[in-house]
Amino acid sequence: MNIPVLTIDGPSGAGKGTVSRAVAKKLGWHYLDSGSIYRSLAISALDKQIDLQDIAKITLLAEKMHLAFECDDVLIVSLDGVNITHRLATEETGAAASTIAAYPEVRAVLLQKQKDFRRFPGLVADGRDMGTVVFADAPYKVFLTASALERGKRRFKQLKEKGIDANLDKITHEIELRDRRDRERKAAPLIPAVDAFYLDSSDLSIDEVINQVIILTE
Ligand SMILES: Nc1ncnc2c1ncn2[C@@H]1O[C@H](COP(=O)(O)OP(=O)(O)O)[C@@H](O)[C@H]1O
Ligand SMILES: Nc1ccn([C@@H]2O[C@H](COP(=O)(O)OP(=O)(O)O)[C@@H](O)[C@H]2O)c(=O)n1
Repeated sequence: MNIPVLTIDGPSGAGKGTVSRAVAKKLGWHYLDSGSIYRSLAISALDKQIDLQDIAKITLLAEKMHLAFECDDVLIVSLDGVNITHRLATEETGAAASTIAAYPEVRAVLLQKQKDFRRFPGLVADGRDMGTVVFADAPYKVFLTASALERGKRRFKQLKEKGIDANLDKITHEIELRDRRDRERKAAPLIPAVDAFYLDSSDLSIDEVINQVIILTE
């Protein structure tokens, strides 16, 4: 397939979404926020009071759920016809997403849904396994990270700005737990692709990161 893909993987709060959206806009490419697919499935399971350990039921839910994305400056996500955008960002949703994302059966169902985002003229894909699994053949790959403390501070500020109640120590602890689960799982763990450009954004501004990523695609 000749449609180019730029993958941006990394831990929570590294800046993947912010950088991916900006780079996609600059390049005029499509954007896939793969985490929002796992988050939407988690919301659906929580709403239906399905036990998050019940792999068969969660897998069936993944098969049946209908997601629609609209992306301009912000991403709007509808789940089975209902706008759930305002519910995606919470750490409760992130933690539930990370629990169900560990199931290979669930990942298998969601694989094609993600591949379908690869459309002309190109795609920027953000997640954990974009460069290692879903778009392993991508010509451009970035592993974006930052120190846990910096990522905690960023997420804390972001949640506050969205009017979501947050506590810095709790948020930092929760994202560390989630990252550990994402790194240690057997199915598509969070690891840099061997051919990824490793970028630590702890001491970089958003614009500096965007510029470094854009250069890769030139
Ligand atoms: N290099 C950076 N310096 C400072 N803040 C950043 C940087 N990159 C991202 N941010 C901020 O950190 C928060 C988390 O970024 P986000 O893109 O949602 O991360 P991720 O998608 O990796 O979880 C956002 O509020 C974003 O504006
Ligand atoms: N490609 C992906 C994307 C997300 N995920 C899971 O979904 C969770 C939420 O992803 P996200 O990208 O929305 O999370 P943040 O980086 O925004 O905190 C992650 O903690 C992963 O467990 C995944 O397993 N694979």
